[in-house]
Amino acid sequence: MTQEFILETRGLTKEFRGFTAVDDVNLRVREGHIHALIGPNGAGKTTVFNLLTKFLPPTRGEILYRGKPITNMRANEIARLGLVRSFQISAVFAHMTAMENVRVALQRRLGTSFHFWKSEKSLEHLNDRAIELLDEVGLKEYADVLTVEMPYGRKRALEVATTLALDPTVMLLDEPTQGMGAEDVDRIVELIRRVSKGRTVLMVEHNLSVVSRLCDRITVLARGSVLAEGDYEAVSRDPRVREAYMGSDAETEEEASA
Ligand SMILES: Nc1ncnc2c1ncn2[C@@H]1O[C@H](COP(=O)(O)OP(=O)(O)OP(=O)(O)O)[C@@H](O)[C@H]1O
Repeated sequence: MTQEFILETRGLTKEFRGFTAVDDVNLRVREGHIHALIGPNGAGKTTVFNLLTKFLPPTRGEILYRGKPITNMRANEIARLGLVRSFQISAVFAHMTAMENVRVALQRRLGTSFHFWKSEKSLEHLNDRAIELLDEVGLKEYADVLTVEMPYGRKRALEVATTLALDPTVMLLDEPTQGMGAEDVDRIVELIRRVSKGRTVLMVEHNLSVVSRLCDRITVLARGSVLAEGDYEAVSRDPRVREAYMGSDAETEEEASA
């Protein structure tokens, strides 16, 4: 084991009443990479994410962060280590403005035991940081807009800003382009590319065109097991991967590159 893998699983297994949803998965995510977890419907991708972020306890196996076991840590401890899941954990509040949502996320990071942000000066500091984060995701002009009134793609960008507020080392992105039109997809791809600088990203993504454009490494899951791993070119050429995708409603490689 070397430190170059920031996140690793060994023999990770999850059974649901005798049904093995995740079966002996050895995942190795290299520091600084954008790593995709792909696979047909029901392959176990979401379950792996739920295991990594402690929404579910594993039946067997180990999870390591920078070489140290984190299998028995709680969700908040994992987040404090810098392993932060976007889109589900950092859901935004519909009736707050974009700015207020980012501020809440920043305050959450400071923790309720710290009250220094209540001083005038630190409030200003929070505002400055919130504006910076909104700017980073291209939402500066939405600062005072209620989240409920923002277009869908912009809401997802706001979720990225609230995730960045937690200062993640590893960002886990759960289908970041789901339900988006082409224009929003392009914007989110650029956004992920930008915010991944100096960070590691692990993402579940169905859109293979997004995966091919963004990801350094891809792990393909099928029926709970790792079917293949490599860069996009290697994985998309693999006959086992092609077969696994046939008959599923996921995009084929041809569709993705069309
Ligand atoms: N809580 C649960 N209880 C029982 N079975 C479950 C549970 N969660 C997931 N499963 C089953 O485990 C398998 C893997 O599901 P999972 O949602 O992880 O797949 P996925 O790859 O994320 O699929 P999709 O691409 O459709 O989101 C599926 O057969 C699913 O029905």
